[in-house]
Amino acid sequence: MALKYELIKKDKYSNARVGVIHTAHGDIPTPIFMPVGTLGTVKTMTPEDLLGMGAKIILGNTYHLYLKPGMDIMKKAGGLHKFMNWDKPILTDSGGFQVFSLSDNRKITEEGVTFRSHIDGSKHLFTPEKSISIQNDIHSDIMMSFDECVDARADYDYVENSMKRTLRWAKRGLDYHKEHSHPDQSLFGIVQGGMFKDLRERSARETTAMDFDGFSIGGLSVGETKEEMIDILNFTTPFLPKDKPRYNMGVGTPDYLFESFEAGIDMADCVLPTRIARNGTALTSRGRLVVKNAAYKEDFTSLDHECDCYTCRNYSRAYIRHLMNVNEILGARLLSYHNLYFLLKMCENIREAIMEDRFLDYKKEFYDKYGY
Ligand SMILES: CNc1nc2c(CCc3ccc(C(F)(F)F)cc3)c3[nH]c(N)nc(=O)c3cc2[nH]1
Ligand SMILES: [Zn+2]
Repeated sequence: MALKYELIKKDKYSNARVGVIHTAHGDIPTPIFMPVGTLGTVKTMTPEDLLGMGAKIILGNTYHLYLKPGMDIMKKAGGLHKFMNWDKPILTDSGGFQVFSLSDNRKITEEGVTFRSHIDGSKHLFTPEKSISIQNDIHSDIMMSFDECVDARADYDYVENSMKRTLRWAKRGLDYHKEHSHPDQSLFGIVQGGMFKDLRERSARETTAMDFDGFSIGGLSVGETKEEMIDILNFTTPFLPKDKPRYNMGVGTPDYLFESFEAGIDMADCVLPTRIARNGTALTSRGRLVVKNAAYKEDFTSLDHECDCYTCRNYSRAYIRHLMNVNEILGARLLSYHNLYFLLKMCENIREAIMEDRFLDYKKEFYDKYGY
């Protein structure tokens, strides 16, 4: 069956809420952070690592997997779960966002988006139907509607026309989904509308009028200011039905996660923790720590003195700094593990705080220590 969202408890003093998303590949406690597994792997992490750190769902990348290894191999493998040996939920994006952030000379028409592969320059066309079909082949548990994510600085006319086309694409994708998807697969609609509240309201009302299994807020974390993100987030979220999951796409840093969950968002994703790990930066309860700094040359304490993860229980800042300085892959792996664990643990603490009506207290305590 398609997913079922179960609301457990709303925080007394904010819109933050605890719930469970029941899927064919297992239950997802919310609020939850979802590690990004672009190329069929959360970089440097095995599925056992992901289970050990408390990951409940990971993201797969439709655009990338379509180009490599391609859907022929994906189908022969029996889908992404089998291919990558991850038997818990997988959420996939619809590919449009990745086409715009990665490929060359893409062109938008009513039919869809034509683009050239960033790998070999070959020509391709993504349509709403094609996007669902690829997500079907991946065996995605939670699929995204094919949309256009507009730049934060796009003008009103462009955003209005794009938003209306995204609604037409959403309808086409939903019709194709009802006809072709496996009953265990779910589909989310995506609300667009840029930085314009009237367009956000129209997009939200018309998207939620369609019977999607959940709803994403798109078009954020694309260069707007933090104030704009929070303003659009808090304006848009109330239009989303309370009895279905809400996903704020591309979020984020700890503060963006707190702001999203405070607004009533249930799900968030971001490449941040693994990306900054590969650059030698750790997220800690006292803020970011650039472990490559000379200051840590003889610091034999753990990355985060309050963290009980595998990395923090077994390795020192000095050792991880050394690994990064000699470009040893283990450095990126130990930092990735810790950064993902840090955000997943933060979400677990947030869920506990909501259960005790002290979400805002926990947010303040976290912000004060982190240095926000
Ligand atoms: C970083 N900011 C941001 N990311 C955004 C994303 C991508 C989310 C995503 C999903 C899957 C992966 C994968 F690597 F795991 F595959 C990686 C990233 C958006 N996606 C869609 N469809 N509409 C949007 O309007 C939108 C806005 C977004 N702002
Ligand atoms: Zn740690």
